[in-house]
Amino acid sequence: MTATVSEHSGKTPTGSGSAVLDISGVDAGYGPIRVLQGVDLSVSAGEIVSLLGPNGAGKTTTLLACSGMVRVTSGDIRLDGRSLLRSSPHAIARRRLAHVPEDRSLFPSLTIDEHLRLCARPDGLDVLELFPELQKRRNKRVGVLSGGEQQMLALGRALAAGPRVLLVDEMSMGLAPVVVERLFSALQDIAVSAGLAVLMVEQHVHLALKYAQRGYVLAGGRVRTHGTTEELRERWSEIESSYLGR
Ligand SMILES: Nc1ncnc2c1ncn2[C@@H]1O[C@H](COP(=O)(O)OP(=O)(O)OP(=O)(O)O)[C@@H](O)[C@H]1O
Repeated sequence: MTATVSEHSGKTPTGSGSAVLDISGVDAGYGPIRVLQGVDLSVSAGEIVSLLGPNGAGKTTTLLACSGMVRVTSGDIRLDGRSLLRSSPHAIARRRLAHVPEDRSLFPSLTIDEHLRLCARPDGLDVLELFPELQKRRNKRVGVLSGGEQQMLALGRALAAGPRVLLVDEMSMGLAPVVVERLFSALQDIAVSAGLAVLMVEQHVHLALKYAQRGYVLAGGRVRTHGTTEELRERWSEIESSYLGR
């Protein structure tokens, strides 16, 4: 089924295949603070989907709800048809959902090799083959690496665990354009070759629309509109003025 751009109707649009990650009617937040309200969203195998929206829209919260780090109070989040709710974050990671958070969550005093030993699975990706740039730095402590090398490691570490679903939060943050393009094209190749379902939050709209196949616009904790990136690009000035306050 091809998703169409529409005001959000409550039904879950999907990409070209059946959903690997399926978020339906999700309310979630922090203690008494309700952030997400009835969020519906899905990602299929081999597909990159962008979450767009203004500051405070609930994009990061959506990713955290998927990885079990924010409490879901209503609705469901399913991976390959099975609910992730009531599973701990590490049980969710074992179900092959990997999360690259905005702060990368690396250990500055550990080396690249030590990071990879902690998380690699036999059927995961070979990170040093994917990012040969890291090869000659493999015995360096992560604290001395450049921002780009750290982001390659953060992405590589998630891929080394052989995920079905990858959540990526603001991968381009603070990086040079050439490094950003390198990271996104690696991600695009892997999504297709490994049949990975990718949900990403990206503040740079041109990157989000360039590398994703579909996108959802979130504002005030609700999905306001969604569609293929071509459709969103065509409607972008209307979307900006309606939902992004620009
Ligand atoms: N730990 C927390 N406790 C309470 N409220 C929080 C917490 N983290 C985020 N929030 C609130 O939840 C709302 C959504 O935040 P979230 O980080 O998901 O937005 P976002 O769309 O990712 O924004 P940004 O682009 O600025 O990162 C905001 O109002 C934020 O202040």
